[in-house]
Amino acid sequence: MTSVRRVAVVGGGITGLTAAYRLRTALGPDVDVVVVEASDRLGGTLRTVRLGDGPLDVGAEAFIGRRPEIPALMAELGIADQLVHPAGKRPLIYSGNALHPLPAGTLMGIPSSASSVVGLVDDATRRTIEAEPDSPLRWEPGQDMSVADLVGGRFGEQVLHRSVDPLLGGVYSGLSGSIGVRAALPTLAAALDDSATSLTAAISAALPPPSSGPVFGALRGGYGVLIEKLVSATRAHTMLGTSVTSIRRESSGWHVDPIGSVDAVVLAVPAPALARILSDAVPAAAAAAAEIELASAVVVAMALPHDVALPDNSGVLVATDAGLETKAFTLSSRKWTHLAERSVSLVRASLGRFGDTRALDWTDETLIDVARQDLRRVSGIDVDPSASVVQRWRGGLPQYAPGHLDRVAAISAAVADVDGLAVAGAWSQGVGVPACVSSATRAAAAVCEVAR
Ligand SMILES: Cc1c2[nH]c(c1CCC(=O)O)Cc1[nH]c(c(CCC(=O)O)c1C)Cc1[nH]c(c(CCC(=O)O)c1C)Cc1[nH]c(c(C)c1CCC(=O)O)C2
Repeated sequence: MTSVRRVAVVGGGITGLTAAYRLRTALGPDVDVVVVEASDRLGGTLRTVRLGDGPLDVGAEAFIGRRPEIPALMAELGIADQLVHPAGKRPLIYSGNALHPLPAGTLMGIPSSASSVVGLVDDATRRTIEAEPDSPLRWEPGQDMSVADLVGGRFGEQVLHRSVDPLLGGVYSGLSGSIGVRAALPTLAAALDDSATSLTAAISAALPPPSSGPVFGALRGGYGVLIEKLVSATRAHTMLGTSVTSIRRESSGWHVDPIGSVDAVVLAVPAPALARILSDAVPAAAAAAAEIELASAVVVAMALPHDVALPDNSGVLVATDAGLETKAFTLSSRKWTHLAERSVSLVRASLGRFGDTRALDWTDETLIDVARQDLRRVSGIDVDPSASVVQRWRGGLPQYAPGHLDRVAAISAAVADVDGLAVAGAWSQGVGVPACVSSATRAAAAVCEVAR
């Protein structure tokens, strides 16, 4: 490719918008950068609405603070002053009709000793965990299995329902049965490969040093500020409500159906869409992408009276055997100091885990009612929100299931040798916003490599 005139980015979420911005920066002002988005808005799973007297994120609301990508991108775009950090409060787990501190000394809720989960699980489970090092562990180096298959038999179902599932719900909207050890817990897979003699020993070896717990960052005005800045800095030609159905090679570049000829294309779409678009052009990548499944969720954001006596914690993760529809509450006004200053108390209830999409079909009225009743169950607080916003996320989060890394490797390998095509998204390097930005940066660089 000698002179690049037109490039397409398919998908207008944070991945696609970052890729478009990188392409603009690398290729200069004269190239036509086209962003094609199937829905009627940009931002994907980032969305900031007004609730009460100011902005609130109703999609992703934070990023892991120790990752550099988002602060670096904010600085590049001149919005470094938007960076905020949480108040440092701890989350809770709701289980057995009571609130418990989130267990310490666990890896994604998997305890390294029974003492971590005392109070959360019964005595029989405690004894099961204590006896675990005595039963031989069989693990072939390189193998993979679901977190439930590894942990359920050795530590018991209560550990899954009350500790592991709540945390996997709070990262992937997933469950221990839908998430694989190797992709989600790489340090645990490494300890097992390294012939740990028990799960207890493997978890102890895999735990991060205690001080490195995740500190989150966010934007004072919400992720919408980042999306707007990316859009204005990129000056792309944006096509909303347009579903790309396929791409096909042309003598130079690609034909992207339905937008026409381009010199290069970045596909920044969820895995099922990637599978459809690549089914003719790169069938091996399409086949691997088709195996990646998604979880759906609904966020009900509520404005409550300012003086409501919420627990003094960042949020509440709900055990899967607790009998609630809500999987997590984010007590936004407690979690973030910049939101504590508002005239209302902001709470987000999140419903829906992998395999359970019922909440998507409920009316707003029902969802708000369920969120309110569940909040009463966990906190005793029963108030009518003065305002609320319901956001449905159909297929919002990819499941890093057993074998996920092999599927990602297969997609990457199949696309690597194809000129002028790159892929990126939450399925590839991690579900967090920093990982999406990183995958977008890589994809844009891969396409520019060819453009030079
Ligand atoms: C994509 C993502 C999420 N959460 C996270 C990511 C990024 C992962 C990455 O970059 O690799 C990060 C996260 N979230 C949580 C943890 C574990 C924290 C710990 O061990 O202390 C981690 C590392 C728990 C949580 N995660 C959440 C809570 C509850 C609110 C709070 O206390 O902050 C907790 C304790 C909230 C959360 N957060 C998420 C969901 C789906 C939910 C459920 C509720 C909702 O949809 O809003 C998504």
